[in-house]
Amino acid sequence: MVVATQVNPIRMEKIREVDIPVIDLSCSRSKVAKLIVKACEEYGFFKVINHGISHHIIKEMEDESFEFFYKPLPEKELVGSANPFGYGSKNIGLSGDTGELEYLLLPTNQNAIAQTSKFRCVVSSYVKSVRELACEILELIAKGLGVPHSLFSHLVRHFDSDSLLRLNHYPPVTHSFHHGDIGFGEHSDPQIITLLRSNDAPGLQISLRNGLWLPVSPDPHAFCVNIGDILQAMTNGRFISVRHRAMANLLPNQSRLSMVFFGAPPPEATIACPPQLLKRNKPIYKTFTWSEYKSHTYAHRLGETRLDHFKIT
Ligand SMILES: O=C(O)CCC(=O)C(=O)O
Ligand SMILES: [Fe+2]
Repeated sequence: MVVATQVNPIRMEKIREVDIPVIDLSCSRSKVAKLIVKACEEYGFFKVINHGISHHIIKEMEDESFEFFYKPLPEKELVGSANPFGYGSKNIGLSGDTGELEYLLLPTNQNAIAQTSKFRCVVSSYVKSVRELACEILELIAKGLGVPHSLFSHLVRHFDSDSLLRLNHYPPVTHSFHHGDIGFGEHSDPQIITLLRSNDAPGLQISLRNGLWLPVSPDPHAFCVNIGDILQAMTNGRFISVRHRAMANLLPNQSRLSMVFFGAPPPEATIACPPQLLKRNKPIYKTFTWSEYKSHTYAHRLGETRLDHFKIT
C-alpha cells in the first residue's frame, strides 16, 4: 500500500537569528582567546565588554569630537584636508567615493600628538588606551592561534606604526533620504584590526557570508572589533576581513558619532602568513609591505575587494 505523504503547501524557511558575538574580557584569558578566534573565523567581527577603558576617557573624546564638528565649516577647514590627516566632508578617499558624513583623520604616533591643546591631550589619552586594548586583543588572538605572543601586536606597538584615529560624524540627513540609504559605503578596512566605538545612534551594518546585511545595535559601553585585510592575509584567509557599511542617519534630532581606531603596521613591515599558520596549506597571498598595500588601496574604489589583487594565481 502506498501512503501519500502530505506536502505542506507553504514552505516555511526559518531565517536563523544571528547574534553578534559579545565577548566579556573579564573572563579567563584562555576562554576569551578561544571565543575571539571563533568570532574572527565566523564573522571577522565581535563586540567586547568589560574592556577596562574608563568611561571618562571615552566621554571626553566624544565631547571634544562633537565640539569640533559643531564648529562653523571655515574653522573646521583650518585643520587642512584629510590627506593624509585633517578634515573631510562627503568625499571619502581620492577615488570619487562619497558619503553622508564629515570626518577628521588624526595620526596616532607619539610625536604627532605632542600635547599642546586640550583636544590633543584628550586624543592622546584615548589613543593610548584604545591602542593598548587593540594590542591586548591581538595578543589574545595569538594565544588562541598558538603563535608567539606579540606576532601581531608588535606591529601596532611599533614606534613607526601607521595606526590612525578616524572620527566620523553623521549629522541627521534633512532632504529626501529614505530608509536604506547609505551613509558610508560598503568596504573592508585595510589595516590589521579596527576598534570602533559609537554613541547610541544606530547605523553600522556587517555583511554575513550569505550576503545578508546585519545591523549592529549601538552600545556606547562596548567596542566593536573588526578584522582588517592585513590580518586576513596573515592568517592565510582563516580570519575574515568583514565587509561593513554605515547607513545614513535618519534620526530627526540626533547626530551619530563613531570613533574608529585602525591598528596598522609600520610602512616598511613585510606582510606574510607565518609558517606556523600555513601548516600544510599553500599561501594564498603574495608577500607585500604595508606601504605597497596602502598605495594599492588608495588608488582604488572603497568597495573593491582590494586584497584580491595580492592573491597568488
Ligand atoms: O561609522 C561607522 O559605523 C563605520 C565607519 C567605518 O567603517 C570606517 O570608518 O572605516
Ligand atoms: Fe570601516
